[in-house]
Amino acid sequence: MQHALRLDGVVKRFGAMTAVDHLSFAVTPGEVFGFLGGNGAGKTTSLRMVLDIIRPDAGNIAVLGKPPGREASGQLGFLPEERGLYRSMTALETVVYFGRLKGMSAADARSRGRLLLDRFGLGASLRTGVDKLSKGMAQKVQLATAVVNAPQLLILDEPFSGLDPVNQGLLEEEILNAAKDGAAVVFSTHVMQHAERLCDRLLLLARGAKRFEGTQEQARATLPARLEVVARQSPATLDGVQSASAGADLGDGWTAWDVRLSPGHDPADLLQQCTERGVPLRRFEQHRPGLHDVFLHIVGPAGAQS
Ligand SMILES: Nc1ncnc2c1ncn2[C@@H]1O[C@H](COP(=O)(O)OP(=O)(O)OP(=O)(O)O)[C@@H](O)[C@H]1O
Repeated sequence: MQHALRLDGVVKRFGAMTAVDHLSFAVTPGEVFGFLGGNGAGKTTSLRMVLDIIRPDAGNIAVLGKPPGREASGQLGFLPEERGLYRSMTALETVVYFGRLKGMSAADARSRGRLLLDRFGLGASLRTGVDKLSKGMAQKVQLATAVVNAPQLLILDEPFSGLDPVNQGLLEEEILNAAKDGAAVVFSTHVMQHAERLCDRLLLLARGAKRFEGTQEQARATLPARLEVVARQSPATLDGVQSASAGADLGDGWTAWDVRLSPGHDPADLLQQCTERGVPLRRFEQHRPGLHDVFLHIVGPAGAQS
């Protein structure tokens, strides 16, 4: 399958600073791809190269099989990190204007614009000047401009910032709808909960370099497993246990243990050992790490800050 977006060994330097460091990844149609990293990790710089706003110093970028630039722009949708609209236009005029830029007919852009603004709860504000809209409303107009052409590749830079929870939910729905319709969606964020709910695959960037790429399950598997075990004896001597620290004394000889397995060891093997050795258990519960834990494990607090 042809990739909707492909970067190969992309480098971008600003003076002595390498903002993007030999970055390679590919996104397929229908996929929601999380582009994650802390402040200053290089997310915006990477996306700007994809959009041909700036040029890489080395490496290659293919956008819908073409070099970044005008050729692919009709099938591309983009929500930039810095929001900004022409303040003298109305909400609908704005969306129509962007649709026309993408090569749509005025009639198509208008009907699609109405539909989108209606869906975003702005049906009553079609003719309101953008300068009279609240920040969040203006942001939804901008989202409509990004998807007006039903793009095959939708790129959203920090799309959730500035939106209230209801509108964050609306945006999540829009992202999933676009992917269901076959678009590849790439969104950058440093908020892991959004990534957790949306991403088929994700990439973790730190100081311009890729630190991880894969599914959420693969990301979680980079962390050693952690379990809560209620037993009468310490699980520390079982194979694969890296540490077992005693928690609450639950009476009658039972103790809650916080158990960490050595990397690569599976909780199922530990459970089997307990059964084979006749170790009585009252609870055996795996702690499912969040992407936030994964992020800190792979990137570290220092990397997150850059
Ligand atoms: N035009 C520029 N000139 C010089 N340095 C730049 C320029 N643009 C970005 N940088 C630097 O490149 C690095 C990466 O910045 P970038 O904006 O890509 O990060 P980011 O991951 O999008 O961060 P954030 O989440 O804070 O927006 C930063 O150290 C930034 O200061």
